[in-house]
Amino acid sequence: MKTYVVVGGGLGGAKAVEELRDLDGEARIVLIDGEELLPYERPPLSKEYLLGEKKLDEFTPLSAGWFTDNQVEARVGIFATDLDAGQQIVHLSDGTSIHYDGLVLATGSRPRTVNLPGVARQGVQVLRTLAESDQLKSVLESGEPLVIYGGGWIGLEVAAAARTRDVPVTVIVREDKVLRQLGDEIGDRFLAMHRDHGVVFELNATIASIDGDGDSGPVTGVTLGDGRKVDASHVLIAVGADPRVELASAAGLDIDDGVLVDDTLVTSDPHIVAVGDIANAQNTWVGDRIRVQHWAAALKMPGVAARTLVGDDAHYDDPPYFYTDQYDLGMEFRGLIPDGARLVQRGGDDEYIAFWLRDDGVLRAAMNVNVWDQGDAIEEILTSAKPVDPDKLADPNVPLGEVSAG
Ligand SMILES: NC(=O)c1ccc[n+]([C@@H]2O[C@H](COP(=O)([O-])OP(=O)(O)OC[C@H]3O[C@@H](n4cnc5c(N)ncnc54)[C@H](O)[C@@H]3O)[C@@H](O)[C@H]2O)c1
Repeated sequence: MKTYVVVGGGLGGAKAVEELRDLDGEARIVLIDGEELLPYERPPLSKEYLLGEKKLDEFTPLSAGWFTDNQVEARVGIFATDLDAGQQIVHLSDGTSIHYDGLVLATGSRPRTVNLPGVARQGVQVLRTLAESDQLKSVLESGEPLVIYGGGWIGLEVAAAARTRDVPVTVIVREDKVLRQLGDEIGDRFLAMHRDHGVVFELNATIASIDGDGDSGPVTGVTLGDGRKVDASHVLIAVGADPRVELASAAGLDIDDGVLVDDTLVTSDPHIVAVGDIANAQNTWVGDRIRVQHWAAALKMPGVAARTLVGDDAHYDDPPYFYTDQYDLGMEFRGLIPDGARLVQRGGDDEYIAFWLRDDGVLRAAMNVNVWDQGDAIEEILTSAKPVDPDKLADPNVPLGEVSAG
């Protein structure tokens, strides 16, 4: 009987134990996570859960009953403290250790912090865990002004949730753009949408200090790099996240912006695979290595990784995918925008699909905004790698199945 250990209990860890149990009905399977909760998904923490529209059990992929029925051990509240790849042993914070035949690293990422005067004051927080979302939920309920540092996904999703609750919000962004992953034009549309909802932006701005009474009193505001002050009772730091590679590093695995894996998701050690935020994976669709810190990677990579561990032939070659909900806007994004891409739009201001074409006319990225029935067709064009006709693509009367060039 084999033993498989999965370290990390986010969506990636949950999917990994599920897939492993499907593939091997006999194996001992153990999930380790430092947080004292069964795995939960993170997207709702900055959206529906924050707004009280979704409960934890609605985004818990595997129930306690599933673990019992499937004889998978969930060792939650326990950290993996060391990984001895030579001996194939993982050491745990409760003093025990487990010998494994195969190990899945799904340790995710941790929010970056900033080294600022006042960052330790009461009222300053990051957002990654359920407890941190609960803390932010009470900020939204208080109605007190919130400063958000960072114009990325967490920053703007939380800004939308806060404005939905009429909380005064100032977003401070180091650059002159938000959501840079979407390119300038689309980023500017998001900026305009947030301004329409009353979010105040300080662009090309930094926080010099987080202020309050005395050295350690609660937050009363922030001082910007140019000396101006912004009032706030709470500050959310949302300046990105870094992969948690300590265990991988302890095991001597190859690391470079995450754990290096090939397209079967195996690391430099044949008994260890890596999935989700920490995996810097060779992806045949991308044609390069890519590390994706989005929900879909945690959802899809474990299927490949589990098959690799049991000796099947499986490859990860999906175009990157993510989604967001902000106010009345819901969107899905697929692919990667190449440098110098041509942007083609199909549809109007509120419901549209944006397409990004490479020089040779091949579609490399697409974003459907408030359009929900075209995902499969978009995926098909993206994976076909055939040139498309931009005029047909822009014409909503031409079905997406008929947009190829020539
Ligand atoms: N809908 C989604 O897919 C979704 C939602 C939430 C979070 N996430 C993921 O969670 C992770 C964390 O989200 P996030 O919003 O913190 O990161 P992000 O990478 O989306 O945005 C980071 C922001 O912080 C700024 N920044 C970076 N370093 C800074 C510094 N030293 N000082 C000031 N500003 C700085 C960047 O310019 C950017 O505006 C990301 O990987 C993100 O993709 C995804």
